[in-house]
Amino acid sequence: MSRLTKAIQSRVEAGETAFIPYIMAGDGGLDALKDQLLFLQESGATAVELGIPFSDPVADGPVIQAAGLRSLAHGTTLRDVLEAVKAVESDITLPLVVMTYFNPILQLGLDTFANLAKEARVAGVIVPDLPLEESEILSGVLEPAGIDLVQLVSLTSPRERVERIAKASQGFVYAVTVNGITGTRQSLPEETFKHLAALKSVSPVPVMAGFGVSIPEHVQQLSEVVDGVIVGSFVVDALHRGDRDAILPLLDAARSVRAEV
Ligand SMILES: O=P(O)(O)OC[C@@H](O)[C@@H](O)c1c[nH]c2ccccc12
Repeated sequence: MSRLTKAIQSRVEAGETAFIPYIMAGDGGLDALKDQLLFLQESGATAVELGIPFSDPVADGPVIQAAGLRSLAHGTTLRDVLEAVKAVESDITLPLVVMTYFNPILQLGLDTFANLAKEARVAGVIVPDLPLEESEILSGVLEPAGIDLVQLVSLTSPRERVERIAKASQGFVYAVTVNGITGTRQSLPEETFKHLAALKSVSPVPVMAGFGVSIPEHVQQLSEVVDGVIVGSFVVDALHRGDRDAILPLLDAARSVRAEV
């Protein structure tokens, strides 16, 4: 079983909800990365989604976009991030999932990317602009390196497509809970829960729900239908404001006992 799947399942088996914070690598400079990862590890995160800044981030909402611009202003590249991860890897037991658009991977070169990611002990990769139908070009180099290619699924896709994506996804499947861009939200649409339950019932890998998760109540509600949550904008904002303890109530909600799914 993959490291990612194992990390998520062990939380679920312990009666918890898996919790994956997203951070933008290089926001605050890559020198801050080790400290950020250690904080999340010590706070009980299940894994970390590590964003790579990109000049044309089509799916990113304003908070993630601003973080990407700050990171780019530090000159952060995909190669720098992988090298920085390799340098701290021995202190980090959390599985890391690199989230990047496809273009930076192409610029670096597919094989170089896979090799550097392997050396950095990256557990998984998410590429939001690489649809399932085109993903073989990347999975072909990641699979030999033992790295999961996590697929994103939009809940409003036809049922048959949702099922196909879940079956192709490795590590976990990323359920996008709302149409549109990333960002914090007050409440989640009611039909989201029905869609999530349907996805959960056909998915061979754990289901992680992301987009708009920003209060403990969201975590509790989602934990009734899926294996865990991904939280981006709220975490990025808290780290940027220097108020990282603001994340702790969300982590606490994930750790408190949940209903069986
Ligand atoms: O910020 P939110 O609404 O909490 O959603 C997570 C999201 O930011 C993170 O997973 C992400 C960042 N960039 C993306 C691009 C596509 C899909 C997902 C993402």
